[in-house]
Amino acid sequence: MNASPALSPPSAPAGARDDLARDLDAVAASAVECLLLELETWPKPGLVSHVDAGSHDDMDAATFRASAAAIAPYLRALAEAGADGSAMARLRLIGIEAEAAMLSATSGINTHRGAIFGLGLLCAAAGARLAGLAPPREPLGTIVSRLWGRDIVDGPILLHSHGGAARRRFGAGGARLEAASGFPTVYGVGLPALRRGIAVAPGDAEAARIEACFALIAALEDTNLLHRGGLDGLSFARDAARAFLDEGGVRRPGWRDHARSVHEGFVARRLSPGGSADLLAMTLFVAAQDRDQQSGS
Ligand SMILES: CC(C)(COP(=O)(O)OP(=O)(O)OC[C@H]1O[C@@H](n2cnc3c(N)ncnc32)[C@H](O)[C@@H]1O)[C@@H](O)C(=O)NCCC(=O)NCCS
Ligand SMILES: Nc1ncnc2c1ncn2[C@@H]1O[C@H](COP(=O)(O)OP(=O)(O)OP(=O)(O)O)[C@@H](O)[C@H]1O
Repeated sequence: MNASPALSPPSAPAGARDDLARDLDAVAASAVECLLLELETWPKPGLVSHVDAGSHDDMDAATFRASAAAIAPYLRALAEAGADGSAMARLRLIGIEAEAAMLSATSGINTHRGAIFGLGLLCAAAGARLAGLAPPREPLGTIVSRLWGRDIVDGPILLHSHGGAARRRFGAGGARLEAASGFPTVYGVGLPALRRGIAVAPGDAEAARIEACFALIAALEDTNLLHRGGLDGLSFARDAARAFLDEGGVRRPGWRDHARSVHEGFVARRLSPGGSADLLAMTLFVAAQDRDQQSGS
């Protein structure tokens, strides 16, 4: 294992502990920033943004901002738990507390359950890597899978979640399988699409986020879509996103009008690809964290 200069057991010099603490602060701040960037992206099909509430009538951008602020300390705690070498049982406890803080900040509305889970695990992986518990160049998703993948799969299942019901009915792996397998959709779909978007629309960061969002919707088996629209809803959503990409995505002049019409089609059917929204935030997070790590900053 590579020992990093940030390695900081209790006996480490105070300066090294302070450095690690600052780095963990930065990890959590970056995660929250990615949640807010996801929100500030429009038009995302059926999803809540700073412009409208998409297919939702119980939450809007203000609900999401309140939720992001409430869960920030827990993302920091997850980064620290990762740096401490914590097992999945400890991460799960912090995640459950974060869900409670989210529900209290939103009067009981589920704004960020999937995001707490996925981004929380990636924050823990970033903490582990900063503390030298993982090689400096190991991608965050691989760290999650290696350190906690088995326990994620074997862990207790929520019986009363909508996603759980969709999973049982349709056999979808959902957020747990995505995390346990190292976030293949983030690394294999979201990141390449984000990079493609940056290349074809330099200077328009929102366009790159839209390209990534549509690519994720086209690829993901999203339990939110299954819950609200069944297999037909999932197919409709994936086909519409695929058609947008096949016609050139954000490279095509007038792409915003096309994206807006896809958004309206989702709203008319009350479809909301919340899993893809979560993975968009995670794509932005790993793009920032894996880059920072590799440039040594
Ligand atoms: C595993 C969780 C997400 C269970 O939720 P649920 O049964 O509803 O799972 P499900 O996979 O269907 O969806 C949860 C959310 O993930 C997102 N999502 C949906 N589909 C997918 C997908 N294919 N891939 C990734 N995320 C998805 C959506 O936002 C959805 O609302 C989680 O709430 C949980 O177990 N929490 C306990 C705390 C914990 O273990 N935390 C770990 C450290 S943070
Ligand atoms: N911008 C966004 N808009 C909508 N959902 C999002 C957004 N960002 C993330 N999500 C994810 O979507 C999930 C919420 O979706 P949704 O409200 O459709 O599900 P639900 O609360 O289980 O059921 P219901 O269909 O009754 O509302 C959250 O877990 C959250 O992580």
